[in-house]
This record gives sequence, structure tokens and C-alpha cells, in this order.
Amino acid sequence: MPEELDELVRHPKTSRPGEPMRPHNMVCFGCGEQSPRGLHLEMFAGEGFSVVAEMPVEHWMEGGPGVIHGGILSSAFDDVMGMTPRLIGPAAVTVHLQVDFMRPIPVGETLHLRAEILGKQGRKIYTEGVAHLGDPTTPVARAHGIFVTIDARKHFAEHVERSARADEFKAGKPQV
Ligand SMILES: CCCCCCCCCCCCCC(=O)SCCNC(=O)CCNC(=O)[C@H](O)C(C)(C)COP(=O)(O)OP(=O)(O)OC[C@H]1O[C@@H](n2cnc3c(N)ncnc32)[C@H](O)[C@@H]1OP(=O)(O)O
Repeated sequence: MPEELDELVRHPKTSRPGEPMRPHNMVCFGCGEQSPRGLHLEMFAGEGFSVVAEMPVEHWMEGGPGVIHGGILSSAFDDVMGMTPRLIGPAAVTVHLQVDFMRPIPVGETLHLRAEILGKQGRKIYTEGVAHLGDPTTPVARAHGIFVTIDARKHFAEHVERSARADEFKAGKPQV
């Protein structure tokens, strides 16, 4: 992360600590409640520049016998970390994601995820995610990601037609 960082300022309209984060797309694989095969993560604003979520580790998420698949864990991190830029305003997309798998994560447990903005420089937002199984002093995974702010309307303009909810996006209807 660069040494020279911008000041972080909470967006006046973002969720307050404890409040749900506003969904960005109802069919998002990570947080969309209407995604047919998604993680259905419910996210809440945490203290400071953080977002928290809990995810039951279900059988369909299995990779090795009895434990979570690494790609599922990475997706969960991506989405929770990807929500943190909304605390300061702009939409942002992942350009870099690095995950440290520290302990096996068993099926049947509840994974507690917390993501936080570490810093911002220009369009780049540096984030960290941590996961545990109920004891925050014993993390089971940690992630670092860089998200780059975008003009969402322009960024998705070419692709929105392919969305399952293309009509609503094009009509500019809110997704909540
Ligand atoms: C409708 C509402 C939608 C809301 C959606 C948001 C919620 C999402 C929720 C979460 C959903 C889950 C999340 C998802 O699944 S997001 C889905 C996965 N991500 C993507 O699809 C992103 C694909 N990438 C791109 O489209 C372009 O790269 C973008 C547009 C992002 C930047 O291309 P652009 O041409 O515009 O800009 P630039 O290339 O000058 O780069 C800008 C700066 O960034 C730096 N940089 C670039 N790459 C890297 C890198 N790998 N490591 C380190 N740094 C990197 C670069 O050096 C530069 O720095 P600087 O020179 O300025 O210092």
C-alpha cells in the first residue's frame, strides 16, 4: 500500500454502524437475495470504515471433504470487501484479491467476515478482510484487495443487456 494516502470521509448517505448495507444488484452472486445460486450475504455497516457479514457454511459449498471450497471463501471476501467502498461513496470493482487460507473452515459452522478500508489513493481503495468462526482472536482466513472506483453506468453499459435484470437496470429502477 502506498505511503501517501487520501483522507477517508464517510459518505453522508451511507449506512450507519449496525444498519444493513444497501444492495447493489439483487442477482449478485455474493449479496443478491434473488441470486438463484448465490451466497445471499447480508451485510451490515460496522464501526469505522468496515462492513460485516455472517455466512453459514453449507454442504453445497464443500471443497475438500467437510470443509469450504477456497473459491467460495474468496467470493465471500470479494463481495464483503467490495462493499466497503460504498462507505465512502463511489462504486468500485476488484482489480486485485489475495487470500490467505489459515485454517480449514468446516461445513456446518458460521463464518464471520469483516472487511475494512485500509486506505485510498486516487481511484484505488486498499482493503483487508478477516474471517473467523466465532472467536475473533482466532482468524481462519485473511484477504487483501484493491478496488478501483468506476462510473458504474459507463462501466457496465456494454454488458447490462446480459443481466437477468437488464430491463430494470436500463429503466434506472432502484434495486432495493
Ligand atoms: C449499479 C451499481 C453497481 C455498483 C457495483 C459496485 C459494487 C460491487 C460489489 C462487489 C462485487 C464484487 C466485486 C467484483 O466481483 S468486481 C468484478 C471483477 N472485477 C472486474 O471486472 C474489474 C475488471 N477491470 C477493469 O474493468 C479495469 O481494470 C478498471 C475499470 C477497474 C480500471 O481500468 P481503468 O482503465 O479505468 O483504470 P487504470 O487501468 O488506469 O487503473 C486505475 C488505477 O488502478 C491501478 N490498478 C489497476 N489494476 C491493478 C491491479 N491489478 N493491481 C494494482 N493496481 C491496479 C492502476 O495502476 C491505476 O493506478 P494509478 O495509475 O491511478 O495510480
